[in-house]
Amino acid sequence: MNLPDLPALAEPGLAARVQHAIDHKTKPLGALGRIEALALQLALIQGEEIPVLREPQLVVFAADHGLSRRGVSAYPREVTPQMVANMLAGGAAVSVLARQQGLALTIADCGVDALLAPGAADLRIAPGTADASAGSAMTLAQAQQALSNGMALVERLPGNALLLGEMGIGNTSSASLLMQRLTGLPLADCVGRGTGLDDAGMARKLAVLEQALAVNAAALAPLDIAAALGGFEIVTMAGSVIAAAAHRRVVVVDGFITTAAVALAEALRPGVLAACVFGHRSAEGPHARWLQHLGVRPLLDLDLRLGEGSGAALAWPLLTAACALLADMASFDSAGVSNKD
Ligand SMILES: Cc1cc2ncn([C@H]3O[C@H](COP(=O)(O)O)[C@@H](O)[C@H]3O)c2cc1C
Ligand SMILES: O=C(O)c1cccnc1
Repeated sequence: MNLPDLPALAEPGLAARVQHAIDHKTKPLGALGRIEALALQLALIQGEEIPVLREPQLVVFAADHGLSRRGVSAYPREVTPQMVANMLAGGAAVSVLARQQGLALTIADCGVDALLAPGAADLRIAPGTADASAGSAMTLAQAQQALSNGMALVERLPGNALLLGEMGIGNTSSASLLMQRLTGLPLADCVGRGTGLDDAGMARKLAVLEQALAVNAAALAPLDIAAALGGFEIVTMAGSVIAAAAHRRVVVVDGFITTAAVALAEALRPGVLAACVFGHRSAEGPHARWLQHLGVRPLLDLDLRLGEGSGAALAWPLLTAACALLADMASFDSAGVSNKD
């Protein structure tokens, strides 16, 4: 599998020059807090002293999951194509937020069973994965195809920012399996309530996921893990993350499931994390732990547990604000304001 090389983000001198510019803006040193760190990160991703965000693209990667027939979600499998239709018709949370924030919205069909409406980008591999509790969710060839589909999608999209979203009933299960295999944490620490399972549902989900890990025990290398435990939308998204990082595009991560795609991308191509801004901490139980494990801090903490890209869209104005402040704030010198001694 040919994955692109990543650019070196630690260009000598650039970080120091940008930090110097930030430190000489008209404010007490460090007073814009994490927005300053965000501005610096955006500058390093783009390799520019003054980063500019152009034509942001929010992509909802959608697919069905074999596991969704095993009672691991509070909602039925049919919701996936129904919500894709709702997204295309403009009525989903992500549709509203994308419109409101001026984000171009693409719905990518990576393998939805019985798609109801035209208008989705066709990255379809099969009508849903196989049941991961009974064997591999997909073949190695399908995983490779998903990665190349995701990379090709980024090549076709304009702009320099990719916001991640997803739709797929059962996909918190796939994300939990990936978290367990990629981090080595106990399964119980990797599983949450998804769309709102009650205690009995949680016990069922845990038992099914135990089975999935056991039957896929031999999958230990990143690509094997992707095939065994992934969903078509998650692996396709991982391909898009790798291509975006290779092209110095900013990646805005949403919740638990998009974090799974990023963690998988990082396992396949170490270094992509540097291109990722984590939009929010999801209320999905294990998300905080995974973010900690990856050593990243999300921008927002709003108790969201929706997915779709909603948290990435809500975080977006902070990125544009960071760029505007770096570009337009006066310095102590230019404004004639006295700096501290
Ligand atoms: C109406 C509806 C809209 C959604 N939008 C996103 N999700 C979210 O819930 C699903 C994951 O949770 P689980 O693993 O428990 O199925 C994904 O489709 C995710 O995007 C939704 C779920 C529902 C029911
Ligand atoms: O954090 C997420 O991405 C999430 C959580 C619950 C359900 N769907 C998505």
